[in-house]
Amino acid sequence: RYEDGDDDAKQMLRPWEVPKGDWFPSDFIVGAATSAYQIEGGWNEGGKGPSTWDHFCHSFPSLIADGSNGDVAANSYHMYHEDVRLMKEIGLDAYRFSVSWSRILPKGTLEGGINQDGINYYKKLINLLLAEGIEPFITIFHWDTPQALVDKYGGFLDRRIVKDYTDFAMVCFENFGDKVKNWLTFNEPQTFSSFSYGIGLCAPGRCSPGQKCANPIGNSLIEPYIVGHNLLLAHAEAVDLYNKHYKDENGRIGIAFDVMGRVPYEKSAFVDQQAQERSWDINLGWFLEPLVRGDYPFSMRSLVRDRLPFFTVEEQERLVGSYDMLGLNYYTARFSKHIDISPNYSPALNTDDAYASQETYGPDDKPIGPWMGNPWIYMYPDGLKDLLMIMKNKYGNPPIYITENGMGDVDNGDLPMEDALNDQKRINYLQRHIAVIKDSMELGADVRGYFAWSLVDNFEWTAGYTERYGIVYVDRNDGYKRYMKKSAKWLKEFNTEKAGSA
Ligand SMILES: OC[C@@H]1[C@@H](O)[C@H](O)[C@@H](O)c2nnnn21
Repeated sequence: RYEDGDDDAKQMLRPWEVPKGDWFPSDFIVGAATSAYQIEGGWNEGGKGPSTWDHFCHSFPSLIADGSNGDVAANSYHMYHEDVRLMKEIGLDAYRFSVSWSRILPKGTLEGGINQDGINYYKKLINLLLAEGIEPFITIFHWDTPQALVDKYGGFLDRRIVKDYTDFAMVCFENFGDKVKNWLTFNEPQTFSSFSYGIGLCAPGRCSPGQKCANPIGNSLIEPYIVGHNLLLAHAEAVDLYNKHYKDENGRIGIAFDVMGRVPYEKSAFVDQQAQERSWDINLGWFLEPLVRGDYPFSMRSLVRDRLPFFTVEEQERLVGSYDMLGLNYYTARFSKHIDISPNYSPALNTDDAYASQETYGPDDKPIGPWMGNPWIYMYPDGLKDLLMIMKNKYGNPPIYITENGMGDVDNGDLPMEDALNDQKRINYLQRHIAVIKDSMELGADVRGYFAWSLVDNFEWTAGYTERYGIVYVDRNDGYKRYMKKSAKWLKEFNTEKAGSA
């Protein structure tokens, strides 16, 4: 089998293929992205209430690769000044970060009280960003549901989350909306629904009895669809509120989707081409089609059937068009391989409903692209172009931001810092994806910006700190000091070229 694709992964672009900043319009946004639970720390400081991730890591340390948690994370709660200084040095135009719901509303509800210290933390960060000419992009929800709401009514499993989420969004709009003009309601609804309530890898870690997860008391074939439905209703409510009371001529709101490239396993096999379509539907269409046409993809309706909730006409009217722009988080791709509907096969997880297995290796036993070293990322930039063409040709060519793109270096305490700083693989990875974005824009895709994941090495969910995604290194053994990696230095060059462009 294909072992370590290190050489291929390090296969540099030829000099004339390396993207230059001035290939892009001067108003093309280049930024970096993070999320609250992964970088802030201060898990119980300044009045913050526990999130479902605090609870998950403290309760199930054995489910995190290194038994770690986000108690301190990258210590950005205390070091955000340093973060902003680095963004300035790298020449970033924007910074995408999320707001910790339970830092703002410790009990999860408005009635439970607003934590002014939490509001003040984000106001200081926002003011510092603007003072440095860096545009804040806020993700309102990046998986860290307040534990109080999970305890009270099961979090996103219950329709009551729609009101509580909309209240949280209102507090954010009310306090930050005068200065923050770019909003994303949710990060990766598909990953959140499937990983938290399907395979149960992510907090609160629910899955069907018999499956292996923290809380095998759920239903991996039903709960992801309930959660996804409530999330869509909450999205629509928050966008409606924003449009009615907070949006000005510069304000824009959208949502960030996780998307994977999909390639038919057997290129010429029409059943695998159909499997590719079903895979795009269950990955992207599941949450995008309700926003474009008011219902789930036909392939999901016909396969998931009575396990897929329905929208009322009013809900559909509120959902359709509930975005000014969309975020795409792109990392890798898979081969889609047809599975026949037959008595011998019954889906165990919601993602099985597409009747398409997601293969890393093709029929020639070669991977879909060079392995980048961490468990799931094989580099396939063309998958991003395919998706950008789908957005253009099938979904009305909305303004798009690549809201995440990056790769992780595995570090089980055995990655020397100098090796981590010399991240040639990451440079190669970022360059190839940025080059493909340029190609896609020339083919008519309306891409407005690109955010590298991530600004700094941070808490990588169940991988803990064993995967470093940052363009900036964090030395957790020495005061969480930050050091620009080679990739940050290349991005700085790239941004300098862009700044100079006409
Ligand atoms: O795994 C790396 C990153 C996570 O750290 C982000 O939180 C998440 O939005 C994501 N989606 N795809 N890849 N990622």
